[in-house]
Amino acid sequence: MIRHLTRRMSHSHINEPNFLQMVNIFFDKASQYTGMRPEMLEQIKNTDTVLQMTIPLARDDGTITFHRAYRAQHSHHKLPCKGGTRYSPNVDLPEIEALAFLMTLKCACVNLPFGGGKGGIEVDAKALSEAERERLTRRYALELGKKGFLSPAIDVPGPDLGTGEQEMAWMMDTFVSHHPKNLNGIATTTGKPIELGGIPGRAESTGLGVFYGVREFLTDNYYMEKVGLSTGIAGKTFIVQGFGNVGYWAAHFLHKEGGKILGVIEHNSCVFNENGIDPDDLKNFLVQRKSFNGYPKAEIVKDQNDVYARECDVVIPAAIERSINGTNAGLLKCKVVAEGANGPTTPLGQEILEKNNVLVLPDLLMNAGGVTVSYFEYVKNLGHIKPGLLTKRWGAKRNQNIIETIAKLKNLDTKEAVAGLKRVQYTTGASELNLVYSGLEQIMTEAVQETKVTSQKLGVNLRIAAYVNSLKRIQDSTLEGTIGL
Ligand SMILES: NC(=O)C1=CN([C@@H]2O[C@H](COP(=O)(O)OP(=O)(O)OC[C@H]3O[C@@H](n4cnc5c(N)ncnc54)[C@H](OP(=O)(O)O)[C@@H]3O)[C@@H](O)[C@H]2O)C=CC1
Ligand SMILES: O=C(O)CCC(=O)C(=O)O
Repeated sequence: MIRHLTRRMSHSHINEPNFLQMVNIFFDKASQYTGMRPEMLEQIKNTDTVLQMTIPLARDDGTITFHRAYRAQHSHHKLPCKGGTRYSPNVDLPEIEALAFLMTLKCACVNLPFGGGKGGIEVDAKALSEAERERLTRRYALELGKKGFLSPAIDVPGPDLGTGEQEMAWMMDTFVSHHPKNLNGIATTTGKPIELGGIPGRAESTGLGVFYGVREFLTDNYYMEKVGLSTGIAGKTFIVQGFGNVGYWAAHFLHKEGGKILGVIEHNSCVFNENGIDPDDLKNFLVQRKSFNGYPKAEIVKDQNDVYARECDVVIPAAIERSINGTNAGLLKCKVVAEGANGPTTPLGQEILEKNNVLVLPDLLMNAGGVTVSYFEYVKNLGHIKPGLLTKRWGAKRNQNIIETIAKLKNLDTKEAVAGLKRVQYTTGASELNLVYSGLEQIMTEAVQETKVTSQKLGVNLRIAAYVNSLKRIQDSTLEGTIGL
């Protein structure tokens, strides 16, 4: 028996440009500020290569379902192409192309040496058993590999909405099984479990990157004056849409720094508490109960728009594209929208927000933390060595010597010279996680700074500024001869 799929509610009912058209609209606007030749812009804009196929899945009950599956390699100006893998009933080719295009721009925005790619399968992964998910994922990886869309040199998938470490491990293992002589086979996916070549910090990296990005704006006098907020994260209030990988981790780090999470919007229920919600407590509840219904420490709200319309300082859309659009942007009472998701604000949504003096922090900058730590994992896999292994003990000894010298000079005991936790940290050397966080913070803060400079210099919003910086960087690394100019 063959079964067909039903699509879940998305924002497809909105009468606005689709996701791919949205990215093209922003691209065309930004293009005007680049001074680049039209041929170069055309070369960058178009998707290089796409794969679409239908893959069968043998279900546990003996039936077979068929799933449309895709991978788009938007740009080969740098290789490999890099980008996530989306499992959702709403996946289609234009969506995957839009996401791949954003990956090209995102990698350039934060200066990572990748072209953009993205893949996905039209499937409700939550309705599958683990064995079914494994069969589907391995078949997908096999087909990608056969067709040149999976390899450490050409195309390296990571996780995205609906996928995580387990899928990345299955895909890598499938590739390695078919290419046992490829020394770098383990680098064919990122976001893997640590024991299988992953890197500490990838799980939380996108949310942590959102945190670093938000911090760089909330602590900047110029931007806070513009929107009428005081500087700092402590005491600022947040509403988060989507409480998966990105939304939860962003909330976790903001809460840890003294931010107040007032509301969380999920697609089957929402919660709100004006005194703040502990994101870890809420996450535990969600994991156990699969919905916020019955959560005792906050008001349960049925309608997403009811939560969007509440007062807060920052809204973080971290679910799907086109969430903030012409129908609801006018409801938002926040001062800042920080985009954790890809493409959460439509051009009309952005126009309305800007009219209401809301500062929009764009996706390609704010959510670049995930692919940044994927880059660290990729480099670790190619190097076949843990980051910092060679210098860890040397660094620890050097710090110990410095502490002992200071103690001697000041006539102190080493314990008094540098107290407690700090001394332990200095004298054990940097862990892999320390290095990942440090590298991520560096890359995020530098990219934010570059985007601010371009925005102020050109008098354009931050999204256009981020696009302009990306386009110029892509131009710089595109050999003119390769496109016949
Ligand atoms: N994971 C990553 O490293 C990166 C992800 N992103 C982007 O961030 C966004 C979220 O990805 P990620 O956190 O990984 O995905 P997850 O699948 O981990 O989480 C998404 C969450 O959003 C919920 N959701 C889905 N649709 C809606 C909706 N219409 N309204 C409210 N909530 C909804 C999902 O609920 P349910 O599970 O019930 O469907 C889920 O809880 C995507 O746009 C993704 O492309 C960007 C950069 C990197
Ligand atoms: O780490 C990766 O390659 C996935 C990143 C991604 O899909 C994204 O940034 O949207």
